[in-house]
Amino acid sequence: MADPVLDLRGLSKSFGALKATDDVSLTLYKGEIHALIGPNGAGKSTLMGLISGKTAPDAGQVMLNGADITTLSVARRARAGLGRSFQVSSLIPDYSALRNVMLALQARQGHSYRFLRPVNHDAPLRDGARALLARVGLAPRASVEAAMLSHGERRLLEIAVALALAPKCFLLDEPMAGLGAEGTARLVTFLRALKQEAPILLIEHDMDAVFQLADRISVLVYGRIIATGSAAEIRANPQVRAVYLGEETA
Ligand SMILES: Nc1ncnc2c1ncn2[C@@H]1O[C@H](COP(=O)(O)OP(=O)(O)OP(=O)(O)O)[C@@H](O)[C@H]1O
Repeated sequence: MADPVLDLRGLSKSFGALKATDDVSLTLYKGEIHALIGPNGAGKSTLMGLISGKTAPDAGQVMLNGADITTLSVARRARAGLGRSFQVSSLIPDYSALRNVMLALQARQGHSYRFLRPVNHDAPLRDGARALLARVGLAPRASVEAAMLSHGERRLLEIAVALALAPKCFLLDEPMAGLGAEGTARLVTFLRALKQEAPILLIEHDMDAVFQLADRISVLVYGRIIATGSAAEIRANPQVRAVYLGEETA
């Protein structure tokens, strides 16, 4: 098997006596969606923070395409190829959808965000941004301010912004949150296509979406991964049923 794109090795993080992340190892391979599920407080957000660089681990490593990125800043990780979308929006609300994507493209090319008039006159940048908007299905909404887009459209725009940085993998933190049935269905279809471009580590509370999408699922409980497997394996795992799925249906 090829080497993993993202390789988490023995990550640990404590807050006082609480082990929020306890020796977590997890791999993400090319072409796959690996979902991370677990009850509230299991440590999903903490683990996401360790991967994205928001939080420094007490122990362990984050490897991206074989390179150790554990000590890189959030920005440098993004430039190294870690694509992210968060529960909290990273969009500039009073800029159009097109301009948000153009800025991201410019950041990739120019290594920093520059709020310049010439951006608007840069035809290749504009064409590139239009192509990305078309990919996520937002071409007709290119000139609409981010703040005026629907919640679902903003989620798609965030993915277009992440795509602009040509990531090696995606970390998606609850992308379905707040989407209705229709928005979720559209995003499920889109993520199935997106994983071919870059594999996705998906944290998601919507179990239907997880079981539809995930090639593999890892279950986190009290900071530890208690099982990793296919959707069928996870559904059938008695330990998972007891501590997690049982609780969900209770
Ligand atoms: N900065 C912090 N200081 C102290 N304790 C923290 C901190 N961040 C998280 N925790 C604790 O670590 C544990 C894991 O929290 P975390 O937010 O990572 O879980 P989660 O799985 O993301 O939960 P949820 O699904 O509710 O968002 C919780 O007990 C939480 O109270």
